[in-house]
Amino acid sequence: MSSVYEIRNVRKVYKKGKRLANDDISFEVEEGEILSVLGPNGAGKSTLVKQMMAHAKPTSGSITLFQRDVIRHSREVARHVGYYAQEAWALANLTVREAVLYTARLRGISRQEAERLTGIWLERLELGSLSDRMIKRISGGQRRLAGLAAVMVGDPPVLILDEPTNELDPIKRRLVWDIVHEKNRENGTTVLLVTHNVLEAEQVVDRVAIINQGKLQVIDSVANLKNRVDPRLKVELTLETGARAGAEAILQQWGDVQAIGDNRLQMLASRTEVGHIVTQITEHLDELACTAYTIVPPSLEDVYLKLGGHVADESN
Ligand SMILES: Nc1ncnc2c1ncn2[C@@H]1O[C@H](COP(=O)(O)OP(=O)(O)OP(=O)(O)O)[C@@H](O)[C@H]1O
Repeated sequence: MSSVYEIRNVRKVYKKGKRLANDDISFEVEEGEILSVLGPNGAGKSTLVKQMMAHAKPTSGSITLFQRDVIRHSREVARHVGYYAQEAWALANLTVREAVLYTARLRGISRQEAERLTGIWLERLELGSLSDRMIKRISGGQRRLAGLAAVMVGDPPVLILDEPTNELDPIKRRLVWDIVHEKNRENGTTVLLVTHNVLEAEQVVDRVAIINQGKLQVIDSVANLKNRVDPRLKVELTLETGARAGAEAILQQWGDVQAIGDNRLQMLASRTEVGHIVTQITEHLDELACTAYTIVPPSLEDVYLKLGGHVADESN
């Protein structure tokens, strides 16, 4: 598999405040993958993607897109990469339709085709009834969807999406993930996704990079990261109020028990142990005062919390 982006020893020091936002970051984005960049607030994620878009210049190090330096070929970056930024949007004074249409034209698409594609994307993102409203006069979530329509129009081969589902309701979030997944699987679109929404991201991502305090902590496939953290399954039990201490004493006979809430306990078990533990639980439901139990595999959120999810130290 060939690389789309190559990031080499990138360091970014913001002159104002002398803040080291990225510290010697190196990795590659492979063609056709969905790579998620995770990390706490202030970790340096947006700074990194701004540099990948040539909107900010690395203090040292280099970034190439299709083997070309992004700073020297910034126009090509704008043409090949659909960038969805977190900040308020430069197209605020345009209507929703104009914003999508003009973006398509900027990508070199003919007038007639741009109009056709604009219609398709407005419908896909359920913006048809808002198409003649100015971007600055629609809701925050609607603005995000309009921004996504502009990013998607013309199917750029690379997408960089910085928190694409912020402010969206659950149904719209689902719609956005479905579109990202579809573009990746059907068109082979390469996607770099910055998000805090770890549980939702897990549905679509192939690899994960965790950044904290400007440093790349780890980059690997979701499966490898889960194995690295703790491959055991969790058996989570919900108990009647006040039953936790009694249940804990019983469960300790069969393995390690941890409290995860006032009336909730969990046991960690290997795939070979879990059958025995579940059999014991089902045979002792009344004694345990257990109202429900589930078996939960390790999640990307577990990985994130273990490997990088702590709060960035702002004192550096
Ligand atoms: N324009 C700027 N000038 C000075 N410092 C900045 C600037 N932009 C970001 N920073 C600082 O650089 C560090 C990294 O910020 P960045 O926005 O890249 O983090 P992030 O991981 O995207 O955070 P969030 O998840 O909150 O969006 C932070 O300490 C931030 O305060």
